[in-house]
Amino acid sequence: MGTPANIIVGSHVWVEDPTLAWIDGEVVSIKNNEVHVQTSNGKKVTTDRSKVFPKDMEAPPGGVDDMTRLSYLHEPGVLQNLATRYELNEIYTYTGSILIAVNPFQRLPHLYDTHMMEQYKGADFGELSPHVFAIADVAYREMINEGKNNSILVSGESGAGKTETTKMLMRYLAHLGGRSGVEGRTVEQQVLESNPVLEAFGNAKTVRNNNSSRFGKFVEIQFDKTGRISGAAIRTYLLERSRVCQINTPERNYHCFYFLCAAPPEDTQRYKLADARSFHYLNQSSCIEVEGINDAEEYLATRRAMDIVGINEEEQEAIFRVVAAVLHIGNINFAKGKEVDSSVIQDDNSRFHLNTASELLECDCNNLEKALITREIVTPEEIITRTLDPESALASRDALAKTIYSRLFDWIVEKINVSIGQDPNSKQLIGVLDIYGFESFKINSFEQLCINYTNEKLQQHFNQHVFKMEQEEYTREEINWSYIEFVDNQDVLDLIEKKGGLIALLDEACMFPRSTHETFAQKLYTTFKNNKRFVKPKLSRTDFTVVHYAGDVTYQADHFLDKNKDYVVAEHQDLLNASSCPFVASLFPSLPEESSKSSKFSSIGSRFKLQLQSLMETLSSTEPHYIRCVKPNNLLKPAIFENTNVIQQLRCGGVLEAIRISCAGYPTRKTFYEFVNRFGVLGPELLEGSNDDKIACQKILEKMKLENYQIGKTKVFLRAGQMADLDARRAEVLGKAARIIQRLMRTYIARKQFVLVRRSATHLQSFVRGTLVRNLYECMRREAAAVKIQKNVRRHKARESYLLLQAATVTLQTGLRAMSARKEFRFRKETKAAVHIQARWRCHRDYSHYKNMQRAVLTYQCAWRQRLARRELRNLKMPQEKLEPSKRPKISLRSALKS
Ligand SMILES: Nc1ncnc2c1ncn2[C@@H]1O[C@H](COP(=O)(O)OP(=O)(O)OP(=O)(O)O)[C@@H](O)[C@H]1O
Repeated sequence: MGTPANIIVGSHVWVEDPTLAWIDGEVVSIKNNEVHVQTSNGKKVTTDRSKVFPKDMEAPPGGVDDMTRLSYLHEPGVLQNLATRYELNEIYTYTGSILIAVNPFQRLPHLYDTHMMEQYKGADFGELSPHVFAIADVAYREMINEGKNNSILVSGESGAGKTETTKMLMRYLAHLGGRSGVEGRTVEQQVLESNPVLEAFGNAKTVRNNNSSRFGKFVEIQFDKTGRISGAAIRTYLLERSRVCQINTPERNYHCFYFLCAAPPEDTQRYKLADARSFHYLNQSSCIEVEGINDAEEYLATRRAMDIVGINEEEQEAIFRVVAAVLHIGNINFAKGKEVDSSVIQDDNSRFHLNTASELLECDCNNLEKALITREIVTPEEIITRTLDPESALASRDALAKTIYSRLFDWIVEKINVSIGQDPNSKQLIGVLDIYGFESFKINSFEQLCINYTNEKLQQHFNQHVFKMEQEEYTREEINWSYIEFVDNQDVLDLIEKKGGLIALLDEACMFPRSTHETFAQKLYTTFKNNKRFVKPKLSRTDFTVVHYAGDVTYQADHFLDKNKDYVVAEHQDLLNASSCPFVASLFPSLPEESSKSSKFSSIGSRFKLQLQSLMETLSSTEPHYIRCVKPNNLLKPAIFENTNVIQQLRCGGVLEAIRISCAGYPTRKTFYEFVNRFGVLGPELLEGSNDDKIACQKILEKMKLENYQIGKTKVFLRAGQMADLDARRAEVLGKAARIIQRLMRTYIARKQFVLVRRSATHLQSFVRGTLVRNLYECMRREAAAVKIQKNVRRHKARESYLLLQAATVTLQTGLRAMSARKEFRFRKETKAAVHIQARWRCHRDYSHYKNMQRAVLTYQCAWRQRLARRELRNLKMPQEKLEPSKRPKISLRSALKS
């Protein structure tokens, strides 16, 4: 894809990586054609120049809505854009008009609500973010405005989200073309409700998807003149019949079997059903329950949906009776019979299931048994009955189960179609195709060949459409496009479908009784030995490889013959046609006379080829829109984007082919404004004096001496590699400018740094000096203070010792003087004291004498006076004694003394 770009040392590029598919890095050296790249994960890679792709360093961080706007339209660019957007939960991206939908594996309800539908209603394509609604809206508008039929083709591998996308499309179309406020079963409701019914009978859990559609589907939604839905038709393709009888862990059989086993007891009892694990067709796999699917609830929901699509109660009853009968048939086992190559019903249990199956199918039990263990061979002379050995009887049993189930599925589809009804007056329709994507497994069988054949057909249609769209853009822009090459896959289609092709040879082998898969394979080897799309693998006798557009697929021819034969064993046909249940009988209508009693061969391959042809005719008459669903990982988990996985799907889905077609022409297209904006630096002088971007573009391109580019009406169209060329020159100019800016910047920074350092040094010096001087001054100050203190202390000490000495001297003098004074004073004092003592003693002696004299006088006076008193008393007493005693006055000595 693309031509080797102009890569120089320092270019940012993408190189291949075994784990990440692509990794970005920087070119460190280039020698001839060898490029050495330092990758972003630290590795050094050496690769060829042609395997290196330029990386757009100016890509928006959130990616671009439309990948045709990528400056470099190549595989790694596309991958990185999708991964970046997926990380931001932007699951939709355009590549031109193709929508790429990456499965989010998580519910994003805000993306699909009514508000969102309203926003997209009538909005211009590209105005809003990419969305399935935008695609449906474009289809609807084109249909209404231009009266064209439209189709939307949804493809992708199993689990990529096709069915979910289809449902969204149908919901949006029902929203646009629905009748508001209409009660009851409207056509759009029936169309929508057909999904759960078809899913119950045609979907199953597989390794790759818990709700995998095992059939292809094309829904035609018809609209009346006013744009309202007026009818619909559903066409289904190639239901996987083998699943009814054979499944492996961790897969499941069709959902309806499990739904029915989990039905309310009254229903299960009516159909004599037990736990799903007791049925051979279900218990071959250990997976019975699926996370997120409640079988009991789904049973009721399926019944409700059946009501809405118009399957009445009686028909529902019959449908589930047939489903239950298939389960019982699967439990019929056989043992060897008495005769050679014969078989009998193995045991009572098998007989119980045989009886129950015949009861449910309302057919004769003995005839059922006979149909399983015998075959009638019609010869011109007679009808010969042949017995079957147990192994053949089992094969017969499984063939019966598969036939019943596939007829039932077809009946349901037909019933839905009849019930919804077709509008004979409708001239406008939108078809939605939900079909299996390209498959390549370890073991690929007939189904994979049919699926891949379908994809080849669709791929051709897609390529032609993309090619047409490209041409239209060139025409619109009025540019010359005559030399664009277009890769066609017609040769693969010829190999498969042409007269004498794979399908024709298979039919031939099926019709020839002695053919085996080995003879069939040998026939293929000889017929296609020179076909470059056909390869015979070494050491293989039955495998063959087809070189498909999406890669080589090796098919194992082992079961091709059996799988291609689409006939109902005559005994089975007769048995069920004779059923007393009208529903069962209607599944096996009577065959025309000549084909009865013979197992007429009809080829599934050829029938499928015709179906496809009819589908392609329908699609060719419509305006197609493409949605490519991508499964980002095989873990079915959100937020995991596996590059290699996605690249493979983009390859298979033709997205890369579409890009390749683009690259074959002019992969890079930029509006004049964008171009001038990006490459104006290549000639700034050219932009002066003119405001016309177109002229500026022309001048720039001329200056750059590019060739083969085209200037359209609004855009510049560049050939692959030219963008990288221009970018490299732009990088050179920008590099030079960057170097000048860097130089000036470095000078400025260095100068600024120097001035800063110098100023800092001065500051530091002044600070240090100041500190030193301050320290010195402090020392001096302290020294002076010390001297002063010393002086004062010394003076203080000297004074103290002087005072002490002085005091001692005075004390000594005082003492001495006192001593001499005392000596002198003592002599005088002693004389004076003797006189004094003498005086005192004499005074005392005289005073004592006086006192004694005074006391003697008093004593004498007292004694005297007492004598006088007594005498007087005696004188007084004598007159009183003459008085009466009572009148006598009391006279004491005291009073006498007183008186
Ligand atoms: N837009 C979506 N939003 C949320 N989940 C989605 C979306 N698309 C797909 N899924 C999830 O992925 C699962 C698989 O999707 P879907 O059944 O549509 O795949 P498919 O391509 O139809 O597979 P198959 O071919 O096997 O039928 C869904 O069951 C759902 O869980």
